[in-house]
Parts: sequence; structure tokens; C-alpha cells
Amino acid sequence: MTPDGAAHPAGTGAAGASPARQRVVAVVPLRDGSSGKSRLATVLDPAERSRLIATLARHVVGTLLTSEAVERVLVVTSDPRFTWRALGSLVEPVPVPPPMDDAPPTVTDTSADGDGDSAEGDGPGRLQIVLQPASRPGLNAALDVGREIVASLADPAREGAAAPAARPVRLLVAHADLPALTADDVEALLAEDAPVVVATDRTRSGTNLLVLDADAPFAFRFGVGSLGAHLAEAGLRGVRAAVVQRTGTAVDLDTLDDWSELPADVRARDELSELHRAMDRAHRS
Ligand SMILES: Nc1nc2c(ncn2[C@@H]2O[C@H](COP(=O)(O)OP(=O)(O)OP(=O)(O)O)[C@@H](O)[C@H]2O)c(=O)[nH]1
Ligand SMILES: C=C(OP(=O)(O)O)C(=O)O
Repeated sequence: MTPDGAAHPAGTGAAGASPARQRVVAVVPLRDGSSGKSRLATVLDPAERSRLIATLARHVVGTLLTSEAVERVLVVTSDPRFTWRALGSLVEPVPVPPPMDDAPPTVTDTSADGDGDSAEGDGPGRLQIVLQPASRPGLNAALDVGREIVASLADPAREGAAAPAARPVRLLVAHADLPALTADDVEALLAEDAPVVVATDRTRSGTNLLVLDADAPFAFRFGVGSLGAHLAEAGLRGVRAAVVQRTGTAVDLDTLDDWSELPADVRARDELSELHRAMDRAHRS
């Protein structure tokens, strides 16, 4: 782990709270099952790409759900049907299903005009699938949608006086394509004592995960060069940022080079065998 954030005065907020006092809600952006992994289109056909997107998302969301520190996981997507199919196996059994509720996790339609799939209230599980409205496209907008829901979860008026809402909420953004992410990585990020924690990629240019107070004024700046952009954003807001680079948080899977950089035990996983075969084919041709 390499915290080397810029020397800004420490902000106050949940980062100052002990991990046990923090509430943590994860937000995972997952666009759809077809447009992503475009940089692997030379080795994977559309169906294989779709299966890879689902496999990677299952790994990331499953890892977050394994982490006891994470209270719930919101997946923000413009394709809830794909996402539900991809992640349905992670849903915890609900002992007594409420009447008419045959499809946990919840799909929440956040659009003002309802331009999307079904809308339900909060589900009983820790996994919630949130529809990204077509009127708010893009990765940073998807995260804003997630953050707004997290803010409403933290609202004491919504939860009642006895709820744990008085405790600060940390928002953990995690991309859905991190095949080596472990629960230890998640704990390590949450243990960092800085208002903003940026987990950068292996080239130290992007951001794969980001931790910050849910109510902190901070603009998401995901995209090319987002490590620098997020550090600049923290600087602008006068808060300290820590940069973390661990294997599990640094290796995403966008390119053929990323595949080569994956730890051997990750590449050998059964669920990546289709990709492994495709990579072998590509290397032979
Ligand atoms: N909800 C949502 N998620 C997005 C959007 N754009 C990117 N993401 C997600 O953000 C994460 C990082 O995205 P990228 O690294 O650009 O990956 P990608 O879109 O799978 O792949 P490329 O086609 O190679 O860009 C992945 O989990 C994506 O599904 C978006 O517009 N909306
Ligand atoms: C979106 C990002 O990266 P990539 O597309 O490489 O995953 C980022 O690093 O902010």
C-alpha cells in the first residue's frame, strides 16, 4: 500500500471515525452487457464480451458483499435486466418474501419521468440494482445517481431517530471490472485515514476505486487521467487524499495487456477460462 496523497489539511468527516463507527455503502457502475470491454473486441465476440462483463461484475459485487464493513451495494446500470441476470446468484435468500416481491434485488428507477424499468422501494437484501436514467448518461453521472441514493439512506428523517443514521456514511465507488479484488483490499481502503482515498490502476493514471464521505462536496472525475483529476479535486476542496496501489485494486481488465498483468492464480480461475482460451487463440494467430 502506498499512501502518497498531496499535503492538504485533513478534512473532518467519516474518515476520522474509526472503521467500526463508519457506515459504508458501495456504488458499482455497470453500464450494460454489450457496450463494455470494447478494447477486447479483437479477441472476444459480443456474446463472450457480455459473459465477461457479467463474470467480472459478479466477482466485484460478490467481493463487496463478502466484506462485513460494507452495509449495502448499489449497482447503477442502464441495463437492469442484464445486471439482474448477472448478479442474481449473489442475492441472499430472503426468509419471508414480501407479497408480490419475486425479484430481489430491488430495481430502483431514479428517473423523474420513469423512463426505464420497474421501480420498487428498498429491498430486504444488501444488493440493490439502480436504474441509470437515460437523461443522465455517462460514468460520472451514474455515480452521482448512486450518491444521491446513498445520501437519502443517510437521512435521519428517513430512518427514524433510533437508526444508525447518526453515524457518518462513507461512499465506496468500485468499478465492476476488477478481477483480482479481494475483501482484504476493500478493508485496506476503508482503513486509510484520509478524507479521500483513490485506488489507482497499474499505470498510476486512472481510478479504479474511490472512497469519500457520502455528503462531501466532491465532483467525480472518472475518465482518462482520473488519478490526477481526483487529486486535483481533493486539493480544490481542501481535503487530503491518499493514493493506494495494491494488486487487487490496480488491475482492471480492459486490454490484452491487462490480461497479461493479472496474477497467474486469477487468470487460472474457472470463470475466466473462456477468456483464457480466447487469449491463447489470439496469441497463436
Ligand atoms: N452505469 C454506468 N456505468 C459505466 C458507464 N461507463 C462506464 N461504466 C462502468 O464503469 C466501469 C469502468 O468502465 P471502463 O473502464 O470504461 O470499462 P468498459 O466500459 O467496460 O470498457 P471499454 O469499452 O473498454 O471502455 C465499468 O464497470 C463500466 O461498466 C456509464 O455510462 N454508466
Ligand atoms: C474510467 C477510468 O478508467 P478505465 O476506463 O481505464 O477503467 C478511470 O480510470 O477513471
